[in-house]
Amino acid sequence: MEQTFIMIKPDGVQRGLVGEIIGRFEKKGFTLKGLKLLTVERSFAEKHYEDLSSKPFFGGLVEYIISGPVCAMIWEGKKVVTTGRKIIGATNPAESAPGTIRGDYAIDIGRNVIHGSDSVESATKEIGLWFPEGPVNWQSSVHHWVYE
Ligand SMILES: Nc1ncnc2c1ncn2[C@@H]1O[C@H](COP(=O)(O)OP(=O)(O)OP(=O)(O)O)[C@@H](O)[C@H]1O
Repeated sequence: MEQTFIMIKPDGVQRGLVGEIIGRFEKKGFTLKGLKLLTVERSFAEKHYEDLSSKPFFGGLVEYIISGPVCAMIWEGKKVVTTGRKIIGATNPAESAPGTIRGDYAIDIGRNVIHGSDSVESATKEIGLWFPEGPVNWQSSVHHWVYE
């Protein structure tokens, strides 16, 4: 089954949105396969966002990500990568639809609360970086009530 990497950024943790965000993924039917609260080193944040290193906002983005604890998660389910991005909403909260996490809880692009992998390939890479120990191995007992 497909997996994605979801991270509640420091603003989401500080603003008390962890429970709300986990609830949205749980209620959709996705399965939590990894969860940790941690503050990352600068070099780790730079590695996570290495594809954006040439962008003018890269320095500010790294400062933002290391400014406090983040909640790192692995979520599993059918099409969880693309559906996860839909639940999160557009990168710029000014363009995120109401009902999405960023549409409901964010205003500025540089404080957009949450990250989600943008492809199955980046999900594999990001899960490997954030969870070198791998996902927790368990099966949800409601699987047959979510999938036909
Ligand atoms: N113009 C910008 N100014 C400030 N920060 C930005 C800007 N563009 C992107 N960012 C920050 O960099 C992050 C990564 O940008 P990217 O283009 O990969 O968007 P994304 O894939 O929607 O976001 P994420 O990778 O966090 O899920 C954004 O979520 C946002 O926090």
